Amino acid sequence: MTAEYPNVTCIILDIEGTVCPISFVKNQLFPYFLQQLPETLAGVSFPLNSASDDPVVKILYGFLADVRVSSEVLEAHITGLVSNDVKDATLKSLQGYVWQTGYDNGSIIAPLFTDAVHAIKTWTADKRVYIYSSGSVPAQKLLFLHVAATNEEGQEDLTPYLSGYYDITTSGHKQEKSSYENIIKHIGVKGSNALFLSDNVNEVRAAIAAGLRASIVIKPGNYDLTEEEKASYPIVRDFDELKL
Ligand SMILES: CSCCC(=O)C(=O)COP(=O)(O)O
Ligand SMILES: [Mg+2]
Repeated sequence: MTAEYPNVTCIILDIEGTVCPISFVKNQLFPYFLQQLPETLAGVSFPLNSASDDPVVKILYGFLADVRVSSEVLEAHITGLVSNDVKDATLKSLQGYVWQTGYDNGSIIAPLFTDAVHAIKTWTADKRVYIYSSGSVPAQKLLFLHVAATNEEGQEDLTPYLSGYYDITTSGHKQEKSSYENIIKHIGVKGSNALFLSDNVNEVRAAIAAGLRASIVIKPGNYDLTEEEKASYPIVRDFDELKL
């Protein structure tokens, strides 16, 4: 099925597997976080002080009491969450905090798909583009602030093109219909005028159930879809194919 969306006024984009390769997240972002984790926890005293102003302590308080008893127990818990790609709000907040240093010192630059960068710039001439990712809103902003330039050395800032950011704390988990209802209500748009793009079929299904238009994005390195899934939903391989 090709994808034509003449009435769409806003586009809501997933990140991993949609605007950037899964390998960037799995082979760069997550390893950077795990590498910095022991040092991040080493700066914290256990038991945690609930009155602390330390930004790391404030985030760590989001974990359940039985895993924040010591640096060792907490590190093992967090490592397990990352290994299993658990979309845990406290983990996502901590990852955003740790990635900030990597983006600031140039260790991390986000390699967005060239067609995604082009599309975001083109669409925003007359439409609004939003992000909805399991990564925290601060982590999303960092990523779009530090995008690898597509036709020259260095990096560029795509945040001026984006109208808003949503994550699991603002809107709910990505496989739930209610999350998409929350987002379109917040944007102030009818579902039929909003297009959600994601590599994850369960997210696309939830968005359609909420009344949005939605397409599955197929990019190199994404997880395979079944033939039935490919036949059941609109597919986008190149953002320039989309008729908006
Ligand atoms: C700033 S996104 C970092 C990647 C991440 O943590 C993640 O969970 C990606 O999930 P998505 O919903 O974008 O597939
Ligand atoms: Mg994704």
